[in-house]
Formats: sequence, structure tokens, C-alpha cells
Amino acid sequence: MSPKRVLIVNGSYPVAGLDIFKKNNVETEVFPHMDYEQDFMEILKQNLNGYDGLIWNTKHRLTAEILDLAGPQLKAISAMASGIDNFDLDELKKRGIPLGNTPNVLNNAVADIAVGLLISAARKFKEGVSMIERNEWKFGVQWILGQDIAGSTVGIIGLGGIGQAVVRRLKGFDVSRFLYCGRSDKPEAKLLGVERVPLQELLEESDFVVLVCPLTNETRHLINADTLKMMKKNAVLVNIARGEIIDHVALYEALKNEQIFAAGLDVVSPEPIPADHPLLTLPNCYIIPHLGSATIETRNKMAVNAAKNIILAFEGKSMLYPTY
Ligand SMILES: O=C(O)C(=O)CO
Repeated sequence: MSPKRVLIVNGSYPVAGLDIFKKNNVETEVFPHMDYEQDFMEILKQNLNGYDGLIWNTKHRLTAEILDLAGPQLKAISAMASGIDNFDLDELKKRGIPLGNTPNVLNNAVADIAVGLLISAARKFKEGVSMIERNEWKFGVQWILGQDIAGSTVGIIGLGGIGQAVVRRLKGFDVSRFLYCGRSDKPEAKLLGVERVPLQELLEESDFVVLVCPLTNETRHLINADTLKMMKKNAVLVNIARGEIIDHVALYEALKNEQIFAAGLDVVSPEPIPADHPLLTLPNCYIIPHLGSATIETRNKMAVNAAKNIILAFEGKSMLYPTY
């Protein structure tokens, strides 16, 4: 029997993941284009056919059209991410094609970024750095004043693995209260000392609001002009989930008018964000380019787990992290 073949979509792939395929006698092809290139999808569509497995490591949506172009021999797909909002799950289910993802191994790396953004936005790193760069270092007792974390209330929207890792980290910062909201009661909340409240209460009472929920029809633009109005004037908003959870037009207005204090964003919409995007002009909006899981160790583990997902499906077994 000829070896199975897997197409790995998006530019490059850690050797740790390629080795798993090699050991299991699976051939791999790394699609050489990056998904921010102009003709990425057009070229990909012409080169998709005939593979038994796909690692879909791109923000572009995997649709019925892609599955048709890939062909009926396609047996397994894995994301190399925790979020799977870019997959047409109904279509995959209809066709019986398993989809895996790579959660858990990235919890610590993403939670580190959340805490980093929270501090950077609360303590005005962007404003400070740009003052230095403009030769405007004018120290005074009232200069570049930020918000304290100690004594604050932190609201976590989505207390999954990453949300819990954020709480564990912030426990060392003398936070006074942790709140969360989400679809279901989390048994871990009690142990962590996090109280479940309705969204409005969380927004009205939190000094820091951290978005850690998946992007779904319910969470798209969850943070909008109305919900931003519910937040405190000193509130810092952190997003490490998906850009589309925030209405960026409304966020721009809220930050510009100092309706809230600051935002720290690892994710935006669109990605990449154009260099002339209005949010980038604001001193109180600190944006980094979706670095959540970007550590060497974490990306290696994600690549290994995505490869394991595919190989297990080829063997007719349940994936390591099945999504449905
Ligand atoms: O894994 C994901 O879905 C991420 O976006 C990590 O930053």
C-alpha cells in the first residue's frame, strides 16, 4: 500500500511534527506560501487535490468548496490551534471527516501573553515607549499614570483552560476579586476562587476584562458600543481570543473618548491589521501580532499533537483532540 500523504498548509512546520509523520511512514508536503500573501487561497485551491490528510494552519475558512477540491480520499484534518472558528464544522460532520485541534499545550503561553498585555495596557507601555522615541521623556509625579492590579476586580470571559491559567498567574498580583462568565458552570472555579456572574455584572464591576472565549455566533461582537458603555472608566480590556469578539469601531470610539482606560490586544480583525488602522493611532491601545502560542516549545508541542491527530484518524482511531 502506498504511504498516506498530508498537506501542511501555511509556510513552514516544526521538525518535531514532521518527525512524527516520518516515523509513521506518512509523506508530508509543506505548502510553501504564507496566508497573508495576496493569492494564497487561489494557489492553494490549485494544489489541494489528492491528499489523505490536511493540517489547516491558516486563518482562511475551510469550506465545502475546499473539501470538494481536496477530493473524496481526504480522511483527516487537524488545526494547529485551539480555536476552530475558521472551519465549517457542519460540513465536516456531514461528510464524516474528523477535525482535531491542539488545545491545552498552549494554555501557559497564551496566559503569559494575556498577563503581559494586561500589565502593558494598564501601565501605558505604548505611551511611555513612544515618548522615549520622540525624545519627550518629561518625568513628573503625574506623568504616565496607570492602573493598579492589586486590589482590583478581574473579569474573565470564558473560564476554559487558558482562562484558568490567567487566573492562576494573577493570583500572585493580590487581585481582590475574580469574576467569570461563560456558557456553563466550571467546577474548577470554586477551587480558583472565581465567582460566576452574568455578563453585565462582570462588565460593570471589573477593572480588568479578559476575553478568553471561543468565537461563535453568540460571542461575535460581544464587546460592542452597548457593552463598552457598561464598563468602568478605569477598565482595561484584554483580548487574546479572536478579534471578531470586539466591534473595533466601537472600541476605537470608547478608547478615544476615554470611556474605558486602555486595551491590550493580541488578536484583531482583520489580521494582519493594516498599518493605517485607526486603533494603531491610539496611545491607549496596545496591539501585538497574535503571539499567543508563539514560543518554540509550545509550537513544537502543537505540531506534534496535530500530527498525532491525523495519524490516529488514519488508523481509524479517535483523534488525540477531536473537536466533535
Ligand atoms: O490556538 C489558537 O487558537 C490561538 O489563537 C492561540 O493564540
